[in-house]
Amino acid sequence: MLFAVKMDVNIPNDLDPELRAETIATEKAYSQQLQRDGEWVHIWRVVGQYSNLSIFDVRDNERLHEILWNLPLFPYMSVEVTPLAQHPSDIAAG
Ligand SMILES: O=C(O)CC1=CCC(=O)O1
Repeated sequence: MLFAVKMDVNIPNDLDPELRAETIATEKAYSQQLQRDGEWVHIWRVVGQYSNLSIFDVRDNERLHEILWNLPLFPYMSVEVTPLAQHPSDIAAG
């Protein structure tokens, strides 16, 4: 199942700088492992925003929820999930 997910990050300015750096590094490792596993298919920076637009390919809604819930930055994010279906005009879909 394919989903587009927009993540808007809002880390409080008063968060301890070491915790901030550690959380961002853990987030990167977590994301890159899921990319290697094939579940996090794309991640794009949204120009001019501390946001990303990502594509996930996961077995079901519960798996996507688990992935998002466990994001190290989840407490500092707002997340918008859009389920995707094939478009009839997509030439790649045949
Ligand atoms: O910087 C972001 O957009 C938040 C984020 C998600 C995965 C990652 O590595 O950073």
